[in-house]
Amino acid sequence: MIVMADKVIETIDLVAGYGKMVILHGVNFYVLRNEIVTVVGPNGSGKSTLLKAILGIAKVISGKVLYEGKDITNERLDRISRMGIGYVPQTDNVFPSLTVRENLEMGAYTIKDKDEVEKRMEEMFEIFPELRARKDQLAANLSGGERQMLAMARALMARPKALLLDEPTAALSPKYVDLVLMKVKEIRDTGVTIVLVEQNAKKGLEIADRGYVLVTGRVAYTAPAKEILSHPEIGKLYLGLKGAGA
Ligand SMILES: Nc1ncnc2c1ncn2[C@@H]1O[C@H](COP(=O)(O)OP(=O)(O)OP(=O)(O)O)[C@@H](O)[C@H]1O
Repeated sequence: MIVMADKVIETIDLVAGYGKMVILHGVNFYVLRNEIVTVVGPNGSGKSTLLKAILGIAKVISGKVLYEGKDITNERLDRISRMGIGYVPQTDNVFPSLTVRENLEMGAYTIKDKDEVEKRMEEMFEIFPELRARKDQLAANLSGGERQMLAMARALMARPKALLLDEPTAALSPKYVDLVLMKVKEIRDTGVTIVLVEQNAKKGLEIADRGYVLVTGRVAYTAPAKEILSHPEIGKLYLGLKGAGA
């Protein structure tokens, strides 16, 4: 049997922004099932807006967002998440006044079966043993890296097919940057399709299959991640990389 690589999420000529302000100027993007696709580019180039436009948070002015071939353009966030797209925003992604356990329960609030919630929580503790050790602590008392892991675990409690991550390594110490990105790979290995927005272009692309370089709301370059990393000009021009393969 030939298994065709199918597009889980696709944007076609996507023009999107906030109110009258246009941020994305015709973005064509896709992620195949079980890929990690990393979106990089300078500050303000529209990386977060691309995620938000997919999720119905930023306004799509023209063009389309497809999920498993269905048109979800400007659909409501809660509907989109029920369809199977999980999202971890850059900030405010956990409830600080709730414990780790309670945060995870919140991620599965649509599941009424308590045993099922426990089962999923156990799966999360297997991927994130760091959280098991802190399950009764308040999220407010976690380190930045642990908080990002909790945010990812919370999103995964809903068993999304695709997970959109907005700069999960921002403001983390180097040790946690590597750990969080390793977890992203592990999550993909459980069968989840990943779209990763990363400031840390080199590390973000190193775990990716393909990458997109967004510049002023347009796709400046897209290629297998390895090619972007070794491109003689792209890295230097847009990503703060020192030279080919740096
Ligand atoms: N809610 C909003 N309302 C109005 N403008 C916004 C909003 N969110 C972002 N913008 C603007 O959209 C542009 C693109 O922002 P976006 O966050 O998508 O970029 P980014 O590539 O993710 O950048 P960064 O790496 O700095 O997060 C910026 O000029 C920003 O000021």
